[in-house]
Amino acid sequence: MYFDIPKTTSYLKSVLSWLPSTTSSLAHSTRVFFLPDFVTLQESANTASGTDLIVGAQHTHQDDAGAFTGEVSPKVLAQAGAKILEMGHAERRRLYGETDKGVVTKAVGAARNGLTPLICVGEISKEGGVEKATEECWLQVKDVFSQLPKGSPVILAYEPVWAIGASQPATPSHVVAVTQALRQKCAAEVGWTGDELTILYGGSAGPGTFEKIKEGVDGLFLGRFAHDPEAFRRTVEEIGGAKE
Ligand SMILES: O=C[C@H](O)COP(=O)(O)O
Repeated sequence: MYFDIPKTTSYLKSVLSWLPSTTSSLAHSTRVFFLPDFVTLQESANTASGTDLIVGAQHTHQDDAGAFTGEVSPKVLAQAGAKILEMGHAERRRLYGETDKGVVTKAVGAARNGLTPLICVGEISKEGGVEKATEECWLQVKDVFSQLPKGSPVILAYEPVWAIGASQPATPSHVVAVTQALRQKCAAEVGWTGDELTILYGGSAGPGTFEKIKEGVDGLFLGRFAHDPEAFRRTVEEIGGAKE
């Protein structure tokens, strides 16, 4: 909720001005997505239509329709042009009571409408190290997999709660260890591997972050440090790498 309507419009315009030349200069095929608020979602999706920018939503209800005043359904979000639905963000868990169970039903709602769930997981406290962090994250997401059709695409955004809104990201060694352990659990315990599973890191990520953690993650989930479109461009370039 950092952006208002004019800011979303101007941000999108800036991103779309560099995106085609940036993506064609990258060594690795790189997917770039943008999750605006509900009010600007449809216009953003229309503006981004025919470009490489994927648009999605920051939140969803689990059902397609019903007596849920104030909520927005995954069906409507799909009709508005969303391709990705975020769920389980630390702020929604802390401030609005979102639960692991709720995340399961939302992920199912997303998949039912042909959308990719982007599931945020992350340990609350810095204490406890890699093992405790991995366990906490796994408990937040493991039940999703048994409810989704086998092979549905899933994006996990590993965001240690203590690293969100901070001055710098979690240490590279911590991020790599936790994300590698999560990837291993996804493969060994529920059989989600390869292109079906994307793992991102979020939490004060920005230019310079990806290079240090790329052994564990496929990309980044950016907040404040991508609010400047130029910083976003630099980060996308780092993730995709320059062609030889
Ligand atoms: O939704 C974005 C993440 O929570 C990260 O936010 P941040 O990069 O501003 O810490």
